[in-house]
Amino acid sequence: MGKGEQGNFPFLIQDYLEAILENFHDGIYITDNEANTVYLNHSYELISGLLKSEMIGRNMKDLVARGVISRSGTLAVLETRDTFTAEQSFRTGKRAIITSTPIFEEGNNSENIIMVVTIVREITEIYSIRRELRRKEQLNRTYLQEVERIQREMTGNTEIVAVDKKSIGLMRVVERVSMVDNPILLSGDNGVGKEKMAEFIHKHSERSEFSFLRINFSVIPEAELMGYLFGIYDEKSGEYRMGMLESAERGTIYIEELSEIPLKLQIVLLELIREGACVLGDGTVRKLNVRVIAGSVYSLEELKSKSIINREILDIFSLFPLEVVPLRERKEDIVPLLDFFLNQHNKKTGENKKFDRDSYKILLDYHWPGNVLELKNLVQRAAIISPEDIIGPQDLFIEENIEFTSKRQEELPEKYDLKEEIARLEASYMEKAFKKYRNTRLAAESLGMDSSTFVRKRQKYEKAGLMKERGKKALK
Ligand SMILES: Nc1ncnc2c1ncn2[C@@H]1O[C@H](COP(=O)(O)OP(=O)(O)OP(=O)(O)O)[C@@H](O)[C@H]1O
Repeated sequence: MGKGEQGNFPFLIQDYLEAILENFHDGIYITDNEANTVYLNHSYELISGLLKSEMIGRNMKDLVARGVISRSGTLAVLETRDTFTAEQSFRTGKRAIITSTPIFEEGNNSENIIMVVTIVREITEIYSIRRELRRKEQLNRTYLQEVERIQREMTGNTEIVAVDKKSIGLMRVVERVSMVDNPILLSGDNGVGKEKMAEFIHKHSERSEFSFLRINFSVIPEAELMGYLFGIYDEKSGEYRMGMLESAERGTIYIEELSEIPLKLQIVLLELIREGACVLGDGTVRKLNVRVIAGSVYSLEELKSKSIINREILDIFSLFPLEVVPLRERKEDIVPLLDFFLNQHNKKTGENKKFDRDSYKILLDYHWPGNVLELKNLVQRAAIISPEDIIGPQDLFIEENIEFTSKRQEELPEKYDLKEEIARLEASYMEKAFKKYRNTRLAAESLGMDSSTFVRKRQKYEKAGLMKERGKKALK
């Protein structure tokens, strides 16, 4: 619109052009045909963090060389003489789509560029929406997996066996603490059932519809810890990997061993439990609604005396410290647990295996250093190995265990070759497995070994006199 076409307006638009540009929501950046900055508006200042006063007159080549601007649309236009569009990020952390356009000298078919105008449209918000969308998609996937897990569990038996007086007493307390939302410490030896209790508490709490997730700090490398817990955004792939704590939102996290929480995370955990929020390294605050249950092989008193865990954390856990006692101290659980795991096996395989009287007796007398976990493994192994429906002492492989573990408990002799004892035990398991299956692959499989390891070890044990020589034929 030329000056003459102004119509009835009482002013000339051209006189107010700068005010109009200043009020544009998009950033505007104009250079002359040699890339010297001649104008930038207020929006550009806000998006880029660069001030008009320091930019006017400065040359784009110089700005790029000094790293003030990462990528110049202006220079691209001056080189190609064509419009240029690209995504750009600024030191303010904002992102934008920039479109640089050459303006040619007035007059027919002029090829002289007189200026380059760059329009900067901020997309930080779109970017964060895109990020949020990815996060939500990931969350959905996690929920789906959790639903599948629950469905899987519902088809198997996930209940807890508690027949001994000590177990019943513990279960009474556990049922009550399920209803409150406090942090809980479960102490007890390896394999006693701490995690099982934690899961029970979760399933019987108001959080049961959400996830129950376990964290084992000893297996997460320190450098990956924050990303693992709070999520990580991979700039390169544009993928967002959700943090474990986000995945447990509204659910429960179970810390497998409280004494293994790295020092630098203890304050974060404290904030999480106390405030339901954590301040991350970059200053951002994450609100998180999770219940924390922790397991430990140490009692609360032992943890306190060790001084490796922040005292305030221990004070919080000291409201509900629960002890899961070793299996040998709740003998009346042993037979029900044996039956429970054997039933699970029978349901799965359609078999009808049963322990005979002698087996029950041996297993009742055994002192179960590996607790319920050891019992569960033993049942599974015996059920697979026994050729008949009745499982007898010969299928238990426990004499060696008793011999081995009772030796362990005695005063150690001056010279005690632990390696040899372990080799002897392994050789005897392998021998029995082979006797049953008469097939290296099946025997190896039943012991959780691969065939080549089985063969290699058998040759070694035969040489060492720990296994009977079978000759080459049998080794096939
Ligand atoms: N009372 C129980 N009834 C049924 N199954 C149980 C019971 N206690 C433990 N189990 C089962 O025994 C196995 C070991 O239990 P769990 O993993 O809970 O022990 P843990 O004390 O957490 O062990 P760790 O300290 O080694 O992590 C699991 O498969 C669990 O499901």
